Amino acid sequence: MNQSKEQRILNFVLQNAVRGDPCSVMDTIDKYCSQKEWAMNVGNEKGLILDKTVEEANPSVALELGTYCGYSAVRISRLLKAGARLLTVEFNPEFAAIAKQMIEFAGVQDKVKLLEGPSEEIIPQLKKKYEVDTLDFVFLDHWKDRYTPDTILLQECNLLRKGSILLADNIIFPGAPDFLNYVRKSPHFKCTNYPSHLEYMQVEDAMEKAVFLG
Ligand SMILES: O=C(NC/C=C/[C@H]1O[C@@H](n2cnc3cncnc32)[C@H](O)[C@@H]1O)c1cc([N+](=O)[O-])cc(O)c1O
Ligand SMILES: [Mg+2]
Repeated sequence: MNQSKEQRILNFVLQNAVRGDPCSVMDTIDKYCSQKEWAMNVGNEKGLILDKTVEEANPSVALELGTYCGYSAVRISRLLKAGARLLTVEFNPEFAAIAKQMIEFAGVQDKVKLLEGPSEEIIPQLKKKYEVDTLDFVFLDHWKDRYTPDTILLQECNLLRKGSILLADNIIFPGAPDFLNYVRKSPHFKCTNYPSHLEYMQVEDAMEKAVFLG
C-alpha cells in the first residue's frame, strides 16, 4: 500500500534531521513541505509568532489542539522550562502515530504528552484524568469550526485562569470567522491580531492571541 504524505514527511525527517535536535526536525519538515509536498504545519513564519507567544506565556502547562505530524508540538516543547509540559490532542490514529515518532526523534518526549481522541472528549478529562489545574497556554490549530466550541468548553471546565493565553492559527486562511467574532466580542478576552502568511505560501494569513481576563 503506498505511503501517506504524513509518512513521507516523517521518513524524510528520520533520514535527514539530527536525532535529539528539535530545530533540525522543524527545519527539515519546513524544507520538505516547502520544496516537495505542502502540508498544514504552522511553518516558520507563523512559527516565530508562536515562539514569541510561548515565551511570553512561559507556561508550566500548555495545551495544543490538533497535533497533526507534531511540528508545533516540537516547536512549543523545545521552549518549555524544566518540569513544564505540553498536552497535545489528536484524534486521527495515523497522524498520532506519526507525531509520536516525530516527538521522540526530536528528543522532546519527556515534555510532551500526546492524548489520542477528540478534543471535546479530552478537554473535560484534563483536570481529573490528566491532573491539570489550569492551562497557561493553549494553541488552537485543529478543525477551524472547533475553535469556538472548544474555547467555550475550556471555560466551562474551569481550565482557564486570569492571564491564560490562547493563540489561534489560520484566522484568515482557511479562516475561523466565528471564533474571531466570539473572542473579540467577549468581555472575558483581550485580543491581539498578528498578520502573517499561510505556511510555505504567499497567501495572507494571521494568528489571533486571546488573553483570558477571568
Ligand atoms: O485545516 C487545517 N487544520 C486542521 C487540522 C486538523 C488536525 O487536527 C486534528 N483534529 C481536528 N479536529 C480535532 C479534534 N480533536 C482532536 N484532533 C482534531 C486532525 O486530525 C488533524 O490532524 C489547516 C488548513 C490549512 N490550509 O491551508 O488549508 C492550513 C492550516 O494551517 C491548517 O491548520
Ligand atoms: Mg494551521
